[in-house]
Amino acid sequence: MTVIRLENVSRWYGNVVAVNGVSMTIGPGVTGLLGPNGAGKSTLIHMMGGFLPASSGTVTLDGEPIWSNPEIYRRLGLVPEREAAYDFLTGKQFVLAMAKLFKLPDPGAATARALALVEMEYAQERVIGKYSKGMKQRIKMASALVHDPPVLLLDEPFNGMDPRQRLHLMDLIRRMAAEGRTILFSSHILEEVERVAGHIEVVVAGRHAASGDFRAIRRLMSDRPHQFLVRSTDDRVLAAAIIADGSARAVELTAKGVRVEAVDFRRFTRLLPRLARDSGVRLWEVSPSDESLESVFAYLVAR
Ligand SMILES: Nc1ncnc2c1ncn2[C@@H]1O[C@H](COP(=O)(O)OP(=O)(O)OP(=O)(O)O)[C@@H](O)[C@H]1O
Repeated sequence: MTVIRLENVSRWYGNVVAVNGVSMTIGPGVTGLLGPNGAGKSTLIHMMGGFLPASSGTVTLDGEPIWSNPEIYRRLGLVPEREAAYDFLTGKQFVLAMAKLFKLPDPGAATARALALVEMEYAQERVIGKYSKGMKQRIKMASALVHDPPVLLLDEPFNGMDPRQRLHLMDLIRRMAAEGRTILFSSHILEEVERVAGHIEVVVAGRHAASGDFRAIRRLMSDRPHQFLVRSTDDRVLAAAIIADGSARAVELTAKGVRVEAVDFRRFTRLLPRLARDSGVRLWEVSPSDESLESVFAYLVAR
């Protein structure tokens, strides 16, 4: 079994703390690393891939330290977020170059196997500069898989892909995992993660915020208090009715309308029309005011 373990890992760049005391264990199957931009996902992936040392704490693969350990590098494949820079090479030349860098006994055979794995044989003689986003992603995967590592780390692999390319890549990731690999991919989109990952690790502002299967993470996100802005024919009367009912954690009368922080999202959305009717108030608008992903993540960290 191939397991990556992070124990109390921190990483800072000068005085920027990118990763702060993170502990997690990544086992076989697909794990999604979910978090908003700047959460520290790339930094974590680079530490797991042996590209970057931790400032403190330990990052190990099956108990062996990853940093500065060439034997371990042979067991890791990393697909970075940035686009392949070798646009003048054909797909095949690029993957073959990686096979030679790894000093594989039969680089030609390893290249053919990796190209077949990602279904890129048909385009292997074309230069990478002419590839679509999805094809570039797949050729990067082939180069990361050429030495047949049991671990594959993918940084934001779905970025910029159209829905068809996305489905194709999801399928490929599932297939790689079904072959017994340990796969971790990062994303800032919950829907993307929940469709492929059996397990999700959430990071926010450098900290580990939550982990579990997608149902657990979904529940955490929809159970959080929700904020609404309600506009009506008489905000003052409506605010009084909501306060009297006791189903809101906070009610504030503002120039824009009544700002309500509901404890139970579903109950509140059912209750509000009845409260309005009973108090003779007509609702004009009910809009969620904190639906940004950042606010959802902020809630998870503050729990
Ligand atoms: N080389 C660097 N020098 C200084 N600060 C850095 C460096 N790399 C990352 N950071 C900072 O560390 C924090 C985490 O960045 P990181 O790229 O790991 O996050 P991320 O979750 O991958 O975000 P994104 O999805 O935007 O790439 C950010 O505040 C970022 O500005």
